[in-house]
Amino acid sequence: MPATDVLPGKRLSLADVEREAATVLDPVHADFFAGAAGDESTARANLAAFERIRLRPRVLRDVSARSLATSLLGRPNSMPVLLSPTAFHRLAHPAGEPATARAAEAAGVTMVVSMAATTRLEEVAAHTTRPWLQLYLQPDQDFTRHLVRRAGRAGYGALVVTVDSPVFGRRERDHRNGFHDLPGGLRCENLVDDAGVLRDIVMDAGLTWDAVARLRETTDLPILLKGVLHPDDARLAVEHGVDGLFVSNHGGRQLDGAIATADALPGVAAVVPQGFPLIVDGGVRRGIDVVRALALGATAVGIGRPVLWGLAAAGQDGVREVLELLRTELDEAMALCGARSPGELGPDVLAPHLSAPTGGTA
Ligand SMILES: Cc1cc2nc3c(=O)[nH]c(=O)nc-3n(C[C@H](O)[C@H](O)[C@H](O)COP(=O)(O)O)c2cc1C
Ligand SMILES: CCCCCCC(=O)C(=O)O
Repeated sequence: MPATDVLPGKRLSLADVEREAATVLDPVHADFFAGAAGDESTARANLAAFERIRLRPRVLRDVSARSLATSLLGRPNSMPVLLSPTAFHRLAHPAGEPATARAAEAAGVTMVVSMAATTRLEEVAAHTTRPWLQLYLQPDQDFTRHLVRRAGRAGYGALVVTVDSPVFGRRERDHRNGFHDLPGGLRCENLVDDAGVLRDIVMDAGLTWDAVARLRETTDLPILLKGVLHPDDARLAVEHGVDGLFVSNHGGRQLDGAIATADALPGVAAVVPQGFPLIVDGGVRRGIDVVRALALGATAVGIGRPVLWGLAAAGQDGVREVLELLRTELDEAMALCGARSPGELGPDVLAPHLSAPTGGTA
């Protein structure tokens, strides 16, 4: 057996970090992070769908020199993994979003900052060179425009518009726990308007593609839509000049019963142009999940809950640890599949019945 640096008690996987986080988090907050909508069947399906995909590795391909480096919207990233937006990082750790941003920066990956961050977006951007900002488009279009302007001024590289939330998912754990408000001192800092008034984030059930068209006219920043699962919506997004998509079901927190993201990905990949940025999130927990996602047509994956586990367990170092665990696993998995770079992973490494995109209703 090769020598390892594995020490007793050392965290070896994201599951270990999850267990560690559970020992330090307030159980109500742990439920908010872990929870999903309804019976939480989609959250489970995300994990199961990745696990179901069998790989068919290639051999004797000289994989002695490997690189995980990739590019997202023209910016180099050290690996095809990014931090999906998650709310309330100061609930996981007092150092909050700035700690997450520093870990993302040290790891060389993009952080998508949630509109519901507990730190002002300008302060988060001071800690990372690759921030993107997630937005829920607000019925008050002036306020959305105000946030977009702030993002541009603060150096954000893209806007990630979440479109899977015409209403807020019903998360029963939070209802049972009576978790409706942030504890003292914490608030959604980006929702404080110029007059110093704290607004609510409104889930706007009235949104249509017109809102995407309007946003497109408002800003030169790249726009990605987050929460697209249907190939027809992917086609519409491309027609509306969108620059990329997150194939996402919000970690199962919105529509319980929604298709698992690994199952939705091939259908979306089949209808977007070659090279169109396609990020998949939901249930990515292992380096082999990244391999599976890339082989199914993703450009990169996003991780949500694992970042919060890392943050809760050990602040900035914990987030870094999550990213480095994934990096190590991905590097090994790529080598074992016979690939030297993310670009070499294609349908070829999937077991035959999964290699052809199904195309959904396309
Ligand atoms: C606690 C929590 C908060 C989240 N907050 C946001 C958010 O503010 N905006 C958003 O678009 N998605 C949000 N998401 C969804 C994530 O961006 C992502 O889609 C999901 O977590 C991916 O699944 P995973 O947790 O299995 O990796 C949140 C998810 C969790 C678990
Ligand atoms: C009213 C606060 C909205 C926070 C949204 C966070 C989120 O998307 C989640 O899944 O939770």
